[in-house]
Amino acid sequence: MGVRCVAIRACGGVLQRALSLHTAHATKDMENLFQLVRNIVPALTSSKKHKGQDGRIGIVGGCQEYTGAPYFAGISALKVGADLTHVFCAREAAPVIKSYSPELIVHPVLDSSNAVEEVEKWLPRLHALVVGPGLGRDDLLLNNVRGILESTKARDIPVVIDADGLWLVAQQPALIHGYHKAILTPNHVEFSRLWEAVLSSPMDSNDLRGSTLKLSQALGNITVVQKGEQDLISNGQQVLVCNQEGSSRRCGGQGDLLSGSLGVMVHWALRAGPEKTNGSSPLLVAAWGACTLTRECNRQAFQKYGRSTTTTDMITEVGTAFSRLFTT
Ligand SMILES: NC(=O)C1=CN([C@@H]2O[C@H](COP(=O)(O)OP(=O)(O)OC[C@H]3O[C@@H](n4cnc5c(N)ncnc54)[C@H](OP(=O)(O)O)[C@@H]3O)[C@@H](O)[C@H]2O)[C@@H](O)CC1
Ligand SMILES: Nc1ncnc2c1ncn2[C@@H]1O[C@H](COP(=O)(O)OP(=O)(O)OP(=O)(O)O)[C@@H](O)[C@H]1O
Ligand SMILES: [Mg+2]
Repeated sequence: MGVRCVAIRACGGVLQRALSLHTAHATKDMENLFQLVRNIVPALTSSKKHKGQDGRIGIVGGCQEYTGAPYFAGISALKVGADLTHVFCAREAAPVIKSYSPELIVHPVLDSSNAVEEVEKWLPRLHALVVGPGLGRDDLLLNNVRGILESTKARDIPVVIDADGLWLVAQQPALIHGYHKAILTPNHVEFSRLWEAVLSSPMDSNDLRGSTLKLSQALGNITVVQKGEQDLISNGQQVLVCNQEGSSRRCGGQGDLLSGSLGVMVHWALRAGPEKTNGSSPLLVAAWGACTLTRECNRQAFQKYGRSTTTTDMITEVGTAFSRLFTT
């Protein structure tokens, strides 16, 4: 049984009944989704686990201007439950990122002439790649990332593309078209940019669900997560909605928390296999889980810190938010 997004088609006197039916369906779908995410989370009960098994995640990003974003993505992946995180960044960003945390493994290779080969050395050991947080838009870096993406696809490794990685995809959609293990996580501006690049027309902002579905289809049914007041997640066949309560605090970096979390969850979902996701797309389940978690971190942090909430405060909440949502 797959999870659906229920559409309402009703008018006049039947509207009320249809709405309660819709609410009942929506609640059931939501319960199903929570259960599917719980199904993919690896148990921590076995004593036979070895380091790396629950996730070796690569983050491709970090340049002179942006060092926070790859840090947020990398540390979020670890806090969600990955065992190791490798950050591949530009040379001058590396000491800065290392200084934020001893837990990240940092490779200062992204602006070198052999960047692709340097990352390729690690690719066979990585379970998923998150491409874009704090990458910037320098042509040299983007060209290297193009090569890294080609190599990632050739090895069938799942890839989450965010931020400036989406800028690159908007320049060259063929790079990712039809790659069934790709998930794009655009914010509102990034979504519009992708839409215009791929569909060559202005998007209909009155139908965000339909737009998410269409963009996914136009990109060869890859998974698209349009972030916003509600997160809309589609693989071109169905649309899931995540409207977990968050807050009005919109500090920068929340998208990085989401993309890092998703890097781990996509690995877990693919490893769990279709039985655990009950026939639903593992990528959709992972994306819904990561969106729900990010919004819950935002809600919990906001309850404590209100206006002064920052992404660091949200990351502190990952453990309790995760337990509250996904630990039975
Ligand atoms: N601490 C760090 O290191 C962080 C680094 N980061 C890194 O920064 C890089 C650039 O990423 P980015 O998201 O700032 O992209 P970009 O296309 O320049 O858009 C900026 C402009 O778009 C607009 N806008 C945005 N959202 C909107 C919305 N929902 N609805 C409407 N408008 C919206 C808004 O425009 P304004 O309101 O100012 O006119 C905004 O100023 C990338 O590498 C990323 O990873 C971040 O991860 C944060 C933490
Ligand atoms: N209006 C909103 N109301 C509630 N939650 C929101 C809203 N807009 C975004 N979010 C949530 O914030 C998280 C990050 O989305 P956002 O649009 O801020 O990403 P972003 O712009 O890429 O962030 P970043 O600053 O990291 O680049 C998502 O989980 C999304 O659900
Ligand atoms: Mg972003």
